Amino acid sequence: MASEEDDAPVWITDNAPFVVVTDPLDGSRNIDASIPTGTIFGIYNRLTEIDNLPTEEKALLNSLQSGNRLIAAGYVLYSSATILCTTFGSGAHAFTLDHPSGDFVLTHPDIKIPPRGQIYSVNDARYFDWPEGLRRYIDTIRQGKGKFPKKYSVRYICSLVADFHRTLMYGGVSMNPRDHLRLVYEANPLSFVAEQAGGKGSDGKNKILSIQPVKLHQRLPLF
Ligand SMILES: O=P(O)(O)OC[C@H]1O[C@](O)(COP(=O)(O)O)[C@@H](O)[C@@H]1O
Repeated sequence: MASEEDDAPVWITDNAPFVVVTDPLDGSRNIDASIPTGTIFGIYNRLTEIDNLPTEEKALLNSLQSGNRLIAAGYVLYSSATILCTTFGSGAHAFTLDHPSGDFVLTHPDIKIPPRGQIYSVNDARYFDWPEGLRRYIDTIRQGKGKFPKKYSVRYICSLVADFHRTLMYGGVSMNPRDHLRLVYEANPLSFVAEQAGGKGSDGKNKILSIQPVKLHQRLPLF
């Protein structure tokens, strides 16, 4: 298991079938203001072909699998409702916590991102750090001068799971164009969910799920 909060992965036990990568509490800087936070996770099969390597080495290599090999991924959003959204590779499905029973009830089966949204989500304060093409794109959609003739609105909570979940529900585009979010713990699991809901995950140039991680805490732009 590898956690965004730890420097190195932990080898829990031999012969367990799965590898878990997780950002246990994203958006934690928002907690004192009661802004939504989330947990992100991805699950891989253990690479049995490297079982004979030293523990540290096999723990690392198991955690550095590319997103294409994810067998499951998802997130939990802690907000006005507690939502667990998952994919096992056949659609994305969300469950809502029913507090009295403690059950997660299937409330959003087979989520499909609306093909057209009217929202873009980005930290606008960094506008002048963006590449020229991105500035032009955002300027175009917020003036309603793109293919879609309506003006886009901006929504940015600065809590990745919340911004992602809103994009899944309402459509549009959510992004962090700076090298900030983690490939292993954030970009890969969320891209797997996005793709299963009919969306895409990109670093601006490459498909996220095709990128081979080289470092556990590798950061990159995420669209
Ligand atoms: O400052 P920026 O570029 O808007 O980044 C905000 C993003 O960083 C995060 O806070 C994660 O950053 P940390 O992993 O450092 O907590 C996300 O929840 C949020 O989407």
